[in-house]
Amino acid sequence: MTPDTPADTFSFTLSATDGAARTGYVSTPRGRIRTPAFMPVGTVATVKGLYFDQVRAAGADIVLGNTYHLMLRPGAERVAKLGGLHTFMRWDGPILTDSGGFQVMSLSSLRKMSEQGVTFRSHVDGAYHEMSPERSVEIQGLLGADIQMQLDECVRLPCTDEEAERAMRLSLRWAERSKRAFETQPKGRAIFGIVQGGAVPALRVESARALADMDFPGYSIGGLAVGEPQEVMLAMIETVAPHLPTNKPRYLMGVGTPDDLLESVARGIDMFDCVMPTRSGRHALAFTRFGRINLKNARHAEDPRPLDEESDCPALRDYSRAYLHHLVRCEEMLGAMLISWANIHYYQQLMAGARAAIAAGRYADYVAQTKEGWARGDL
Ligand SMILES: CNc1nc2c(CC[C@H]3O[C@@H](OC)[C@@H]4OC(C)(C)O[C@@H]43)c3nc(N)[nH]c(=O)c3cc2[nH]1
Repeated sequence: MTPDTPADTFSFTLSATDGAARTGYVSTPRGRIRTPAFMPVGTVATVKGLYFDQVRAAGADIVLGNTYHLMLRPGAERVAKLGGLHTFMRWDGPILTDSGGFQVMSLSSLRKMSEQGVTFRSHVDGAYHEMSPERSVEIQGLLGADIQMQLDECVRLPCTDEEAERAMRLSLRWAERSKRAFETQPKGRAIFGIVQGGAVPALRVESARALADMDFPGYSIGGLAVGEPQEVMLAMIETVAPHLPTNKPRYLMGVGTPDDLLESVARGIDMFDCVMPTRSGRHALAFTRFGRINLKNARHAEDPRPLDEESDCPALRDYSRAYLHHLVRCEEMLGAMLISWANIHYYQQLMAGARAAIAAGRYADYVAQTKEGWARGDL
């Protein structure tokens, strides 16, 4: 809890802008989130391969929990009985949870969609579950999430305009129901509306305007990072951003690569989540100031240099590429742990640099210099 955050409020403060890029902070009862922010994904109550003190030390102000996975195992009621997600996983900062709709569509089998909600079978034990806007909010409340998501329907791209329109309108009706169900939750928590509409600009604008009229405390842009090219994703952000209130945070769901983050910040995005840093860490791929380094590659076998000797992160500064390559070759878990740690730190440092650059009015230079570093590679 930072001293000047009142006990029970959620708010967003814009400190500076540079073109469409913004920097500021979200205040929650559990502390502030400096924006632009990258939120490490803690799908089943863990940021895979890291201790939470490493996550905090890397600069993360907030982590994500995953409603779909946690409701199946260990169960939302059980997490509540154990004191909620913060106590369960020993993370005392803000937690954001997704509503679970996306995973239901992508992970579960035998699902049936209706106006009421989605019934589906668990991919864990085959049990039947019903996920409605009301139940999703109830689960996120049981988990104790500080920032919650409405239940929505995310269509895969490419899809027909009719399919995008149907899912967008359903998501708007579910936005109303989610927001109403959320009113019983303790003060200081927030629920975000999620903009849908596929890759159809008119649908995206209609969704954004309708959600803005509902006066949510924050807004997610959903339905992207689902297989579309980066230029389609960026075009949709440019379409949507002008129709969202400037004094509320914007969260681009499931994004992305370092390049995606820089380009999306330039278009007005404040918050990101992606499994990329830890998933790549488990696949020997390191993100650094010099671009991507695949530690499976034999060229590292005798390289005594660390990934980045100027970093203040031990995983980037203290271990030779030869050692990381060795761990990866031997499929030692420490390999995945160190590269995941390095990647989480790199993503945090990328956002910290963005915040400083926007505040100094030199974001375009920051992007250009960062990309030059990636292109130069690790000579
Ligand atoms: C990867 N691309 C991507 N992810 C998306 C998500 C979040 C999906 C969740 O599943 C995991 O990502 C695979 C993450 O675990 C947390 C972080 C808990 O949440 C993430 C979305 N969620 C909702 N509700 N609606 C969307 O339109 C949507 C679109 C996305 N595009």
